[in-house]
Amino acid sequence: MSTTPYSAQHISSLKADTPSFLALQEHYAATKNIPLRALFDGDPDRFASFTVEAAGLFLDYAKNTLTSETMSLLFNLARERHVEARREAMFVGEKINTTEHRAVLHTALRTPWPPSSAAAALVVDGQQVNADVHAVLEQIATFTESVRSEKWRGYNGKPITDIVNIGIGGSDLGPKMVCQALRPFQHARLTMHFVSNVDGHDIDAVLSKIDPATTLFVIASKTFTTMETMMNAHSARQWFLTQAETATETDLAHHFVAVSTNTEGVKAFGIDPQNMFPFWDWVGGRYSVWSSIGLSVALAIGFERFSEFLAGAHAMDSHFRSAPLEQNMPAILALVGVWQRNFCGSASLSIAPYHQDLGNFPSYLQQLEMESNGKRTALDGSPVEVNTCPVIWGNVGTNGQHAYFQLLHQGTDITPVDFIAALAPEHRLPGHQAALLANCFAQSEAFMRGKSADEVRAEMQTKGMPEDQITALLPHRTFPGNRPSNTILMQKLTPAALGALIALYEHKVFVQGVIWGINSFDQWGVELGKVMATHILDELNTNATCDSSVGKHDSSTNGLINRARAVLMAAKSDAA
Ligand SMILES: O=P(O)(O)OC[C@H]1O[C@H](O)[C@H](O)[C@@H](O)[C@@H]1O
Repeated sequence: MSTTPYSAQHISSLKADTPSFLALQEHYAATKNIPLRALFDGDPDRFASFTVEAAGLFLDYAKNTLTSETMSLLFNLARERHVEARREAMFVGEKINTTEHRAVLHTALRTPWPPSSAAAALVVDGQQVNADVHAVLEQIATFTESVRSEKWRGYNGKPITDIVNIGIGGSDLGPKMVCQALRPFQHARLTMHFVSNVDGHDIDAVLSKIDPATTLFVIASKTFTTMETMMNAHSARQWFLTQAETATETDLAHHFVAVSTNTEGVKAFGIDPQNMFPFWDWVGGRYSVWSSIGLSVALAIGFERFSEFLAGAHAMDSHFRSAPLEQNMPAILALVGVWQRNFCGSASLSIAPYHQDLGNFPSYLQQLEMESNGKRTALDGSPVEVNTCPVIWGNVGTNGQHAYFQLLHQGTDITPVDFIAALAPEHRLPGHQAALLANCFAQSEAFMRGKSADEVRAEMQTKGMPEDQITALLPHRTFPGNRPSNTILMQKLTPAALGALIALYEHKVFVQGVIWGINSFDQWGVELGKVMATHILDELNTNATCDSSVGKHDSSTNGLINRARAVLMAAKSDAA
């Protein structure tokens, strides 16, 4: 086992008394009153100094309250936390996910085949990683091509028209977000549906609009044990057998395929392993859209486009792995985030894609960032001593402007924003794109500049407003400004650009996890509620009298269970 300073067992939390942290704190205290406007006024080259380009993406981080000294102190911090060594440890397949004893190799899912040299080929625990990845990609290519070309047909000979991806968490958010984002590239005959929630209303809404004879269900679950997915998959199976005229159990093979690491589970469900697309335990759920979990994406956009998506991510991987920190886009995005979170005190980060097709990107990032870095224990088991992941939230622009941007402009918290936009649209409607981009750029400028009391007063005076009204309205119409943002631009939202964008955030999350000293690749925090739900489910389903069967909870949980059980039991006896 490695005993280098970056081996996980020796990694404690980032501490507030380390020299680089103290230097940044002092720097913050000395510079916090310098307005962003002044930083721009004092440096005509600010845009050139605080922008970086990589893998077809352009990042402008000039509208953050930072200077080149801030960045240099942040790079010191990154080096003190061994970001470069840890980065290499991830790429070469060291078991950096120490609590689950696993390597973290989503980057291998997008490595071009064949590897550039024998030395570049990855072997982990005896597994030829690149060769296995390639074999599954071939399987995906063959299958998706046969569905798209109508070779693969339903049990009574009709071509597939609807794909229903049943999965949750990483087995849903990735494929759903990517299919929506790449909507213009989608096969005209295929309609994509996503079912995730254990709430029956979710699957009910989808089943009510599809024909079993022309539907393909993709059951996507890394573990093939997740309660929501298993329940939805069984309901879909039952629905198929009752709704598809003349269909028998053997016909299920035309309509159900599985994506999983659990062959036994897939077999037990009744899916032939021939119709299973495997992946491996070194792919984390929230990093899995590049694996066979992306099957729905490949069905929608075709294997060639799916390969472009992988290639875009690989371009970002190559940049991240080799560029010095000072020119490294994911490292910079991460460090700006650390500055906002740990020094400027921001508790949340708002994601504002100015692209309708990126509507699911904020929810995708919620899992990627918050499930990865929402942790309070360092790799060595000690408590984390600084704040970790901020709350991630957001919605598409311009819609957000007419809802919560009020708070972003004038609320009591300062919330940084990541603006994301494509310069050229896929549509040909005149006027819309310029209007969209104008709003995007105006918002970041408004956050940065604000509007001073003097400017507001002068404007109202020009309009001839009486002095007493001006005095009354002045504080309400003043904008403090000094509100930070990043802007990420791409030429067009192509498969490659989207691949690079997702990989950018994956590596940002990685760098932040390394700096904070946490394991970004486990998720123990989701276990407790899951286990408790299985106990309560048993209690809701029993006939025993309320008080005796559900007496082990607090009075609130007990009361809620009793109220629900009365309704569930009544519904059961009505149905009997
Ligand atoms: O793919 P599955 O095994 O069904 O897991 C689905 C999801 O459920 C879990 O609760 C994890 O928190 C997620 O990281 C995972 O993506």
